[in-house]
Amino acid sequence: MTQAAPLIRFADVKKHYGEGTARVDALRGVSFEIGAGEVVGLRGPSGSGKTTVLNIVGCILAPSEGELTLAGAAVYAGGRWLRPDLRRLRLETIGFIFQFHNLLPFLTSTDNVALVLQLAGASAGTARRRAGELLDYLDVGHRRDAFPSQLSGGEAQRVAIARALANRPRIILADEPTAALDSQRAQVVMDLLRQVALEQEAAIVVVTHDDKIVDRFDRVLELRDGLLV
Ligand SMILES: Nc1ncnc2c1ncn2[C@@H]1O[C@H](COP(=O)(O)OP(=O)(O)OP(=O)(O)O)[C@@H](O)[C@H]1O
Repeated sequence: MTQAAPLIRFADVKKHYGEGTARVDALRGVSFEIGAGEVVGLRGPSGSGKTTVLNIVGCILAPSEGELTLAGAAVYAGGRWLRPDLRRLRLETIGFIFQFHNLLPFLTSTDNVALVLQLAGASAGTARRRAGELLDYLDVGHRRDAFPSQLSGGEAQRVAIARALANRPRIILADEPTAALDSQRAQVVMDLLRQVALEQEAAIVVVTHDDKIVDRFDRVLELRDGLLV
């Protein structure tokens, strides 16, 4: 499935937190490429660096050394960010899905999804229309006017996925997206991610400990102590 230009490229990325005796080397030289249409798992014991990888790909955290390239454009190299507006880059290029779906409690399903579209510049009408389509696509259209506290775990996760897909990101980062779901709902989420990878030619990275979905990836990257094994 991998095309010529990878969507995500990590080149010898190192990351440490703290200095001196408090220094923790979270990533000690990690390189990988992920192409359009790929669904890749990221596994490893607690503390091995998975969240650090996800946060660097998501441009939330700067590497200490090494290079990050997203969709063919150098994003971090030579010790600095090369894109002036990381917030816009995140909004336009990257969709995040978290275990605890982080929906805003005071907004309905529709408004949770429409918000990210409006932040990216869509009018309120366009945003709500596209939000409705996405909720239908994820089979939670009937819950469009519900607030997060009124949704089941599986429904909330699908609304969160709708939100992550709203701006048609080429890169989707998911942190334990199925951990809170039963086996059947976990498979539905993986089916959806696969469908999005194919339809949107997206690269999808899923941090997971979940044995229910381990056979659903094209590849699994395994981290140990800040290195890929
Ligand atoms: N902000 C921080 N300050 C200091 N150390 C940190 C910080 N964030 C992470 N670390 C350390 O960096 C290492 C890698 O952490 P990271 O969160 O990336 O691991 P992980 O594989 O995601 O773990 P888990 O599965 O428990 O979430 C760990 O030793 C962790 O304690």
